Amino acid sequence: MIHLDKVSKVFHKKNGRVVALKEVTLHIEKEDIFGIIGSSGAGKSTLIRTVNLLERPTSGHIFWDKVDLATLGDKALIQVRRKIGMIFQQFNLLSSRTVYENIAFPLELVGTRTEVIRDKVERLLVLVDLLDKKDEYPANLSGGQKQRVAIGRALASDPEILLCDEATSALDPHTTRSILALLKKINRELGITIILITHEMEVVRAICNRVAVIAQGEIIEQNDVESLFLNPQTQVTKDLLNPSLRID
Ligand SMILES: Nc1ncnc2c1ncn2[C@@H]1O[C@H](COP(=O)(O)OP(=O)(O)OP(=O)(O)O)[C@@H](O)[C@H]1O
Repeated sequence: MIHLDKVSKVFHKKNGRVVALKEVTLHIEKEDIFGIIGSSGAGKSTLIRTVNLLERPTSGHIFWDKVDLATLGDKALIQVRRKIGMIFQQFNLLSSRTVYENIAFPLELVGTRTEVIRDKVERLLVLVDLLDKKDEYPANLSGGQKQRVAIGRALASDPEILLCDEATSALDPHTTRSILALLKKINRELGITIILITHEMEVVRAICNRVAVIAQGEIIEQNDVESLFLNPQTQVTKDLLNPSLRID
């Protein structure tokens, strides 16, 4: 479905250049829950942002069902982006809008009729289990509830792919479990392909079927999740599997 072919990204800074991605090649099948794991600075955010071209690669290609996204004009790219939802660690909700209004926002932007918006938002509120909070403002919600709003808003455009940028990293373990369960339900019931980045193996173990390990901008290992856990090939992966807070 999504194929990244030798994607590289170089940032130019005043004091030099940073190679954030080095010839990353990945293949993500429809309805995968594909995890990309790595430690801080490994290139995870840059990588996930190239999938919808929020970050343009310096070289390489991103294919969606054989269409090279980098060759699309602005109009076609907007259409493609509507099919790729995204959620973030910090939720990125609109603070002056209620839960209902946040979820309705992408539909309003494209001029959807009010009755259609009402039906759809009500359905999404049920899906993300927030019907009783629909008139609350984000400031009055817990982190988990905020992420549910963000998921509802991302689903409003009927995406085929959902990108999750450290979506549970700001949440406690119990809330993390409930958000991961919701993502799994969305994948199973709506057939949405999920690409998630994380620095936590437990997140990968909980919901992913495939995983790629990134270190210093390079994919150093990729496999189905069970095989990776049973037979890690690199020291980086072993360290991610056995995190230790010991200070020598
Ligand atoms: N806009 C930018 N300009 C310059 N350098 C950047 C930019 N964005 C990222 N980088 C650099 O690219 C490298 C990869 O960063 P990236 O944010 O993709 O890593 P990450 O794995 O998501 O890290 P973290 O988990 O800490 O968010 C880092 O060295 C970072 O400093």
